[in-house]
Amino acid sequence: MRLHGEVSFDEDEEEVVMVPAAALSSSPLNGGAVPVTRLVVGYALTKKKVKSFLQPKLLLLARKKGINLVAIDDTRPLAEQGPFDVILHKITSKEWQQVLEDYHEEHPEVTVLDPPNAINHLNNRQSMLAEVSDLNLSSFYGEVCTPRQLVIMRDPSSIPTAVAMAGLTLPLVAKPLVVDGTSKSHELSLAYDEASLSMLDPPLVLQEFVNHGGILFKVYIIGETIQVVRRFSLPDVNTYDLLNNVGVYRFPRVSCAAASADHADLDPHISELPPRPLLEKLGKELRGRLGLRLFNIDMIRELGTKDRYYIIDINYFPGFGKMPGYEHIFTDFLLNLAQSKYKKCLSGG
Ligand SMILES: Nc1ncnc2c1ncn2[C@@H]1O[C@H](COP(=O)(O)OP(=O)(O)OP(=O)(O)O)[C@@H](O)[C@H]1O
Ligand SMILES: O=P(O)(O)O[C@H]1[C@H](O)[C@@H](O)[C@H](OP(=O)(O)O)[C@@H](OP(=O)(O)O)[C@H]1O
Ligand SMILES: [Mg+2]
Ligand SMILES: [Mg+2]
Repeated sequence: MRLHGEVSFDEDEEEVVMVPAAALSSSPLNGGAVPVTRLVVGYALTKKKVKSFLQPKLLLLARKKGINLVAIDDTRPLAEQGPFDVILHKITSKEWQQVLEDYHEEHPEVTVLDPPNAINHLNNRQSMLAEVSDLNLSSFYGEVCTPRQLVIMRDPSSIPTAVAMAGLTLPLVAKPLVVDGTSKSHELSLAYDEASLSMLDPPLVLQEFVNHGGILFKVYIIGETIQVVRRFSLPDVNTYDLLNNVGVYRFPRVSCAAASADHADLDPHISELPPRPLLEKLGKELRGRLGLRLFNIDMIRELGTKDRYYIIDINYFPGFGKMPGYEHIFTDFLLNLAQSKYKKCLSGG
């Protein structure tokens, strides 16, 4: 790693001072002027993501903590930019992924958050949930599973038969198969009857709708930190709705910040957060299995159960800007990364 220094925190001021290794060996930390080294974090993000993530409060705190956030210019070779300690990115094009992989081969000392091949797993709604299916968390205060789902690649007219053969129960949520950061990939719909399934537009995933009291838990993972918030979600569907609704209903993005349900007056059976040990175990398992450090999980609790949870969506580098206190969590995460790399260097690892 480029950084040859120790990261130390001044808890009151939230300042960080990085002391080069040479200085550490000759002078005590508490005496004289301490040279300040910066942690350089390059970022390659869409304009939308820059706006939502790089908010002034994050930029300010990062500067205070000695973290230099630098925009990567995608019209220039990466090797001519930097040097970087960390690269943060959310660009899904194949070209960018190749650029990043080539760069990482040349510069293994740079931490790439996260590896493109691991991110690709989340860019498809079928592979995204595959790791969850094998989890066995029943001893951790709950059961975690995924709704039954079917992938349809083409030919809308074949959907009603395919659904009947797979034995899926209506209503079904239809979701575009590929998630690529475009608003189109978030255009979802709810199909109430079998006949109208042929109006859908493949490639898509058809997922059984699970009643959950209209509340969703968004579990944010930033390295080892886990934070959960409540959001309003789609309302339950009852037998009356099923009998009286036909067709396909497109629905807007319901899981946005405006729909935070953290301060709403809700039935405690519905609003109670999933148990902490379950979330800790889930976060740890998925971090390892997915090989990712920055993501969130959308979880719902089946209505009428105390501990049966469904994971319905996992997002890479989601809207962290909506997560309370994200500026502290994110900057600490970056500094911890630097510190563990430095320790590893010192121990010769
Ligand atoms: N199987 C399901 N059962 C019940 N509700 C669901 C189901 N799937 C999705 N929903 C509802 O639809 C919303 C959007 O679905 P999903 O999270 O899969 O879409 P997305 O576009 O990937 O969302 P995000 O903005 O979080 O990336 C969920 O937040 C939830 O409210
Ligand atoms: O934080 P939650 O509620 O999960 O929603 C996020 C989505 O899951 C992400 O996919 C969005 O990012 P992209 O638009 O870069 O895919 C992300 O966009 P944002 O970072 O611009 O807010 C969010 O909409
Ligand atoms: Mg979601
Ligand atoms: Mg999503």
